[in-house]
Amino acid sequence: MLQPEANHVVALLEGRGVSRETGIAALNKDTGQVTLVQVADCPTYVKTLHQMHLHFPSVVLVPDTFLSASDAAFSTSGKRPGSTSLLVEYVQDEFPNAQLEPVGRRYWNDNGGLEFILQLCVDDDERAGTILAVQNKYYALSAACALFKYYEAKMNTRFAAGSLRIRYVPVEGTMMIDRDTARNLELIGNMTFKKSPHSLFGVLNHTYTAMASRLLRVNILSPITVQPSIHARLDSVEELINSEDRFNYVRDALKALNKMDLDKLIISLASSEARETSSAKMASQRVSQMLNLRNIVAQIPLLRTALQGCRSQLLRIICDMIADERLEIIQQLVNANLNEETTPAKGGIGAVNARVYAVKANQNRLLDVARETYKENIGDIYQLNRSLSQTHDLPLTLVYQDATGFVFSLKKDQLEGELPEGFLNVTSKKGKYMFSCMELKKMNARLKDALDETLLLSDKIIQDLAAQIVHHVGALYKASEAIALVDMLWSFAHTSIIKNYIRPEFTGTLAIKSGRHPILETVQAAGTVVANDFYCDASSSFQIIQGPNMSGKSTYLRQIGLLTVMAMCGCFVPAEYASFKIHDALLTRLSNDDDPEKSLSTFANEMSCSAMILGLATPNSLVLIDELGRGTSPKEGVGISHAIAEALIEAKPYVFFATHFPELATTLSRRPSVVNLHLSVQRTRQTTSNFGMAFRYKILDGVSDQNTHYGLELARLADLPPDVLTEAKRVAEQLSILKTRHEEESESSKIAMRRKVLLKLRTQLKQAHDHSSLPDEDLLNYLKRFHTEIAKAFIDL
Ligand SMILES: Nc1ncnc2c1ncn2[C@@H]1O[C@H](COP(=O)(O)OP(=O)(O)OP(=O)(O)O)[C@@H](O)[C@H]1O
Repeated sequence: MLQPEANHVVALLEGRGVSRETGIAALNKDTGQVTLVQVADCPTYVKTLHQMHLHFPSVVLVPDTFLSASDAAFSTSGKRPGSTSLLVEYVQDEFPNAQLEPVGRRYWNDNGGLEFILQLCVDDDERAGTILAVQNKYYALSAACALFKYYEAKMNTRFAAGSLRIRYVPVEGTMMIDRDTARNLELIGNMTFKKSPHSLFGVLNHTYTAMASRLLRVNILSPITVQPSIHARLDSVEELINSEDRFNYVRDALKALNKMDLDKLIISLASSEARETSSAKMASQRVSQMLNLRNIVAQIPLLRTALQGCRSQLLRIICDMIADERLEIIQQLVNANLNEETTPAKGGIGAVNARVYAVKANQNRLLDVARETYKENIGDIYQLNRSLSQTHDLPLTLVYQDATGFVFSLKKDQLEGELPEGFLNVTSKKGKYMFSCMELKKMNARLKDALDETLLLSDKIIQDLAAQIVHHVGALYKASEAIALVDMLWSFAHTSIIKNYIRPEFTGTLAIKSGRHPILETVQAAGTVVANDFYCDASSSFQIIQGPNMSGKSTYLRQIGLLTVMAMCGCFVPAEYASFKIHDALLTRLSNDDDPEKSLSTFANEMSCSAMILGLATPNSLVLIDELGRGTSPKEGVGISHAIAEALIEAKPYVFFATHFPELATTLSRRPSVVNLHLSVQRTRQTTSNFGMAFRYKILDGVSDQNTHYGLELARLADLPPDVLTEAKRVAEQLSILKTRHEEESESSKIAMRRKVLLKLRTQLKQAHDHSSLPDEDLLNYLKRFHTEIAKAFIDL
């Protein structure tokens, strides 16, 4: 999976009791967002690691007592520190590039954490909620205390009061997806090609702003589980899809904010570290940032207008969030100090001039004088260019380079012979010569002095302006959140339109008609992806999927996971109809590594992964298991797979279980909630490439034709002697016949079938009661039809 940028400092505290509670305080260094989490975890710490993946760390702070004494001074020694905590060891394995920093145990203090939060949390609508939620979270508060102490002591940074967006994230509000699942489902990155855009993120990401692309990533890795919130998002996406004008207005408003990162700008305003030290380079950065901020604030009204009069509640809330009157105050403050004409330019002398003339004239006399000097220096350089052009009869032009200042430029075909004497540092680039001369170098040095002076003098005014803006930083954070959300929703709408997605429902039953794999659809030629149906409810919660190699089992499984993630993010899905259940966790064992040499480690992995799944699965989880028990002998493989399947059937999550072991279909089919499915394959005339089989990739009910011995088909290709093949076929067929007869005659199998019918009856009635929106008459007809169907099933048995 593509590694996200490691841009968080994460403080991590673990309770030493049986309950395994962990607290996390994570600060995004780029955006200033602080996230607090407290989790009751299982022995593998999978939930804590999941949270850390969402806040990918460059630095991990742990109590010094978690590290063995001999390694107390490890951070300078560069060697991996020894740890007394299992969690710290897991973190080291999972994030080998993150720097582990010990923080004195006394700084992990819940009261201290709360004080920091009260002081630093921005005064916005969510402040009260955050404080209320975090008040009794000992571990999260203690981690927050360590985090801010570390910033003060080690990073020498103090944040302005009320300047940070601090949020407590309840883990119950999101679906748990562990790292391997995210990788195997290609949620964020492509497994084969790192740079490939073929991932769910790649499919859905048409966002314009950096904030929205971050929000999308977090949502895909931890989709929301609060049904009203998902519905609110779906309503908004639907409105954008149905109203072409609205869709276009919002797109135009977002386009104006293309590649902007409001969060980054806010944190650079709010952090005082930068303000204490001033260099021309930093001054230059701050001036550019202020110009960018002005640009964003100036564009917000466009987005507000685009959203005015929306019907869906969420879009109306977003519109209100960016209608905050403090944004106008910020705009007035900026306009009072910055030149209206200067716009940030991309590079070259245009960008330098934008910074030099960013601040309005007559604010500081010294600044005005410094600007005059700068202007004169520029004039001198252009004069030198003209005179040298005349002297040497060459059409010299000037190019500004950030590192060196001005250089001369001349197209190669405009020079006959050598460059005249006196020109230095000749380089050639894109058909042009670039060079300088002593006089130009001296002038560049003078220009740089004048430039630095203007920037430092401007910086004073910019910093005063920033200090005033920080008072209203809550409005900026709110606007940033709102822009990110509408940008993400617009991106969902855009993808849904171009890819013909439909709005999903949430009924508690997983029912998908003609669902398509969203990534395969992007990779494969149009029209080649076979759509499939899914149906899973309490009466069919355990689904066994069989089929030969390459028949599409893994794709089918992955598709369920991907569509569920999309729907729970509030996005439309590729299908003709789709209904989902809200899941608390997506737990998978999906293999991508079929290397037999690794079979032992594969098997060990399989077992620890299965233990993790069994430990976490609840009736609300979604479990996808592909090819369990491959790394051991067939007998053991069947035994282990059966036992794990039994445990999962008891735990009652929705399970899709792809297997090569046909025995499982028999051993498990007595359980009422077990359903057998298979991927269809058709015999064809054999060629060198098709092994005599044509894959249909279509899911069908029941086990596959027992008399189709695909292994034998393959063996025939391996040139086994004909009599061996004939005997193998005879034995295999005989065994199949015996097995079928035994199953049909068995009384217990009849009881099992009756149980299945009863469970189906109960589930369908409950479903109709809870979710039917049919008018009374239609519902009555449906129930009559259903009654006949069930009665017939009983007679047949
Ligand atoms: N629904 C589909 N539509 C079109 N092509 C598909 C579909 N499902 C699978 N395929 C194609 O078949 C290939 C093999 O599919 P997949 O890996 O899912 O098979 P499998 O049964 O899991 O194989 P194995 O048992 O060897 O792991 C995929 O790479 C894809 O190109």
